[in-house]
Amino acid sequence: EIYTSYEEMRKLFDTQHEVTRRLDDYIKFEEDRLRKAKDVVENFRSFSQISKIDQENFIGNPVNSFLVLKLMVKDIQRFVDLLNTIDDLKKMVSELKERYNLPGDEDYEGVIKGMHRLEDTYLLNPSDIRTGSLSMRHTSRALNAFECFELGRIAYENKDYYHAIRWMNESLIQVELEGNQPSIDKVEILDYYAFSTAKQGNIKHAIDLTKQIIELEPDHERAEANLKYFEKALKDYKKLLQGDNGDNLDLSNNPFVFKNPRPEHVLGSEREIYESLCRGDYKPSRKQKNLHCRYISYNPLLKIAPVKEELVHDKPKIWLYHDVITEKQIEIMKELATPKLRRAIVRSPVTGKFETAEYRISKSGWLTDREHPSLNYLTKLVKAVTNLTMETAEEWQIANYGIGGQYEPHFDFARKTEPRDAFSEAIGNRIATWLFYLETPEVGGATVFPPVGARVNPTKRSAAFWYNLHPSGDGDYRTRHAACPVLYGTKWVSNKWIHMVGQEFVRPCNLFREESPEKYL
Ligand SMILES: O=C(O)CCC(=O)C(=O)O
Ligand SMILES: [Fe+2]
Repeated sequence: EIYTSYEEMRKLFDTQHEVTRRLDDYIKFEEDRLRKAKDVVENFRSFSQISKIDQENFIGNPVNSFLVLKLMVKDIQRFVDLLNTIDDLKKMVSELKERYNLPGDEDYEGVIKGMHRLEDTYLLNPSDIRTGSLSMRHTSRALNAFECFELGRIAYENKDYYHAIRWMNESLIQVELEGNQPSIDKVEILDYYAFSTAKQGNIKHAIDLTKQIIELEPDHERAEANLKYFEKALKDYKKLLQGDNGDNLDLSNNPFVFKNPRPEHVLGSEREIYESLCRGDYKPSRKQKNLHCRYISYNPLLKIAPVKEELVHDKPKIWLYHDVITEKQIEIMKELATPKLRRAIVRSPVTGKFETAEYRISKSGWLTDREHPSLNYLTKLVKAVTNLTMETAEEWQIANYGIGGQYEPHFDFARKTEPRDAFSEAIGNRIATWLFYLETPEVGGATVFPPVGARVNPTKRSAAFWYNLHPSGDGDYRTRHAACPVLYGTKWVSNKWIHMVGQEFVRPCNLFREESPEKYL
């Protein structure tokens, strides 16, 4: 999803500015044509007025006969041509889409799903989003009923009735406030709302909503049939109640009691732990031991500037190194990873005018040490701190997360069940992960480890480090981790996956330093 990247989003805001200008230009172009079309009508009017003054003599003049035919044939054609602008409009829009690589329906859907994830993860209230009172610092305007409806409709289209209900409800509240100029037809909201609530088992609620539809639109095409269907379902349930001693009845499915469960949200599930870790309100049951902070300087490179090491989790060990990358090095990394801008002068197929267009030459988020001396230096630093070799792969992967941007729980190592080529034989499995934080997200964006309840707060200039494999080479399943969605601000990270091959030449006691995870197995 492109639009979870802050950088892409920033570009889109710039583009939106530009698109506004283009649409404005197009309106001027249309106004000009409309003015010409009005002139045609003016000609018609003045000709008919003159012809009425002395009709007989007027008609007898062959020039006037020519003129009336010219009006009726040529000028009418001109009138049609002037107003038949749909092709130009389509051309203008498709040119805009192409030139600026404008987002499409999938992107729109992606952003909405991102908002739903934020709601879930950070327990946001849809009504705070609707009224624009989510944040004091990052202001947004209130949403209208149509916008709330859209947030629900996309959920509905994806059979996510949980979010559909939440947003149709907001839309309904909002549409009442909009009086007699609503941004969407109330019946349409009720239609989606009734279906979604019925899907969640709220038959009584669905009946109430459907009755409202019938009241507003007595000949609505589906409402009557739906109402009958719901009423029958309710009657069946009542019958079941009477004939039952209570043993067989699933009361959690009572159609009279409103409920809106989140489908995938099972108590104690990874999802639940992940989300509560992201919020920072997860309490691991086990006490952490020997968590420490210290300066390390066991390598000549580190002698000059000892590194502040913090052990943030003990089993498995997760370290956080503070102030290990400079602002300058961060700027270089971001710069290297950001697509370059190119300018070109092109002619608009619609207006025929020459204009400057900007293109971005995209560059993947993968960088190698050869691209800049700073990257090479940072690789040396990682080697010095971890005592691991890095002959085989010197790639840095740089990622930029924007609003809702996240990385679902995953392992950094390849599992035995995965295809053999998950990691090339030449470099081996990913023994360890080094993760630089290049930006502090304002809210959200933590790195969390659901199996062990660990959480690392991303702080600019620091780096997290952990082993993904046991000394045996088997994957350590406790290292399953995720990047929490960013609620406010932006998150930049740069990671280096350290591979197996090459490590056998490192002294075994050095391989896992003095804190070999072996001790804890
Ligand atoms: O961004 C993060 O916090 C984690 C990133 C990550 O897990 C990865 O890139 O493998
Ligand atoms: Fe990862």
